[in-house]
Amino acid sequence: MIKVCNLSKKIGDVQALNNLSFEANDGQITGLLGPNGAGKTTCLRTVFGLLQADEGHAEIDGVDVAKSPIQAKQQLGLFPDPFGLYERLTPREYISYFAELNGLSRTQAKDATQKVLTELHMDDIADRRCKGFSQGQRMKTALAQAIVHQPTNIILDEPTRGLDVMSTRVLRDLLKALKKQGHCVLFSSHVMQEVAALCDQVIVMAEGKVVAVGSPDELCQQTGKDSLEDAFIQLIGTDEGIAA
Ligand SMILES: Nc1ncnc2c1ncn2[C@@H]1O[C@H](COP(=O)(O)OP(=O)(O)OP(=O)(O)O)[C@@H](O)[C@H]1O
Repeated sequence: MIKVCNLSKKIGDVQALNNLSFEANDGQITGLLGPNGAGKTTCLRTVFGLLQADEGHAEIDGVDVAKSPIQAKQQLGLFPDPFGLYERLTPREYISYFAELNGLSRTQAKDATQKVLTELHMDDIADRRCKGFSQGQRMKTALAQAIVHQPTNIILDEPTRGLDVMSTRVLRDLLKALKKQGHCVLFSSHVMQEVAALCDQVIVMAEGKVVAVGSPDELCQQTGKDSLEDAFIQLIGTDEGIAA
């Protein structure tokens, strides 16, 4: 479970987060939906401990990220930018390297890597260097790295950005599988279709604040609109920075 409590963060002159609070539960996919500049990336970076909040705090399974970062991050996987893989490594090498960084012994890392390679149907590419990989192959490698140590919680910042339709579908299926296994999945997006298709709970953000919370259907009901896109525009008051 990921809990964000009254987070505020000023970057330069911009109030990127403004008293932001929400919870993302286990066994659910939670979407952070907001226009460009709403504060989604700043929020996720703060939850991961890469940025320090001015006020408020974030908890992973009840552990304060700022106070006990190592303990908190043991139960957290971060889906990195799939375009920044170490190209000289094979997926097997890359994934087991991160497994060891996350505290697994060499033998545990080797076994955990084989397990995740099988789960994500990557055995055919497991021992090829990442250089030259397709977007989908990169994305699977990046996701495998994020989940190899079996964290309860997984954070993804705009995971489908730059992916083609097939890779997007693969990623969606993977996220649904993680949810089914009881993981807490939190991702940011400004792609309406993706959020409507995947999320149990949507946190609508604008200007660093929560504007509304609910399932896609509940947000439609709250606003009296037929589609999430119309509901969102009503809540935000503009359609700037939103992708259908
Ligand atoms: N390093 C930085 N320097 C200056 N301003 C920043 C920096 N990082 C974030 N900001 C500002 O903080 C606000 C929130 O940015 P953030 O990247 O969190 O938004 P976002 O919701 O992820 O946007 P997008 O959908 O465009 O990626 C924006 O106004 C942004 O310009």
